[in-house]
Amino acid sequence: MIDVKDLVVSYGTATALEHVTLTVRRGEMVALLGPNGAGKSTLANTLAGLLKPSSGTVHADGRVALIPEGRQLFPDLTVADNLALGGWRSGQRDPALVYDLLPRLAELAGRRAGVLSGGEQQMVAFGRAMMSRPDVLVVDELSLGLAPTVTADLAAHLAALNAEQGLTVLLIEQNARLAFELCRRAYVLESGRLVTEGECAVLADDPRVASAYLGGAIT
Ligand SMILES: Nc1ncnc2c1ncn2[C@@H]1O[C@H](COP(=O)(O)OP(=O)(O)OP(=O)(O)O)[C@@H](O)[C@H]1O
Repeated sequence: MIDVKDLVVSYGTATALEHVTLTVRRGEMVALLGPNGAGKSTLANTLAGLLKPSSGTVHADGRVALIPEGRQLFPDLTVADNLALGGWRSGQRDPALVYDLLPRLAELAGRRAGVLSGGEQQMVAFGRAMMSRPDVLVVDELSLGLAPTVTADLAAHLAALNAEQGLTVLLIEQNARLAFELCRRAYVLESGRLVTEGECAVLADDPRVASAYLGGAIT
């Protein structure tokens, strides 16, 4: 479903991704971990078609939606208008499917997105992505700046969409604990290169991964 082969992406003379190869199969939810500056958002933006590879290939089957790092809402538009923009390419006009999923957004529909809390804004970004009726969802840091309960709530929605509707998900996270709870497989990116990959249960026992991402061995 997502097939990235030998991908190199550069900003001018600075190379952000060096020969990255990864796959996410249809219906899988796979995590991508990495520290600040590793190249995670660069990969997300390349999958979403916002950046062009310098070399290598990026392929995704069907429609790809991105929940971008930092939400990237239109702050002066209402929640309803932000959602409508998400449906622009898919032709999805009725936000009912999003309001069913995230009822709080129906209550917030007339509010300006810029005045919402971080958690509410992330819900709008989530809802906007779902308005595009994606086959593949790339989530760039679901938990960024959110309270644990808000993160857990959104994570539960993501898990349900994956399990019940077969939504394919690439979950980019710095919160490895969350990523390992949600995903069976993960890749670890550092300084633009994939340094390890495998089953989350195995990675959690890897001392390097545990000390870098889990604050010590997972218990
Ligand atoms: N527009 C840009 N122009 C030049 N360099 C950039 C640009 N965007 C990102 N970079 C550089 O590319 C590298 C990868 O950045 P990227 O944002 O993809 O990392 P990240 O893993 O998402 O980091 P974070 O977790 O901090 O968001 C970094 O060295 C960054 O400084």
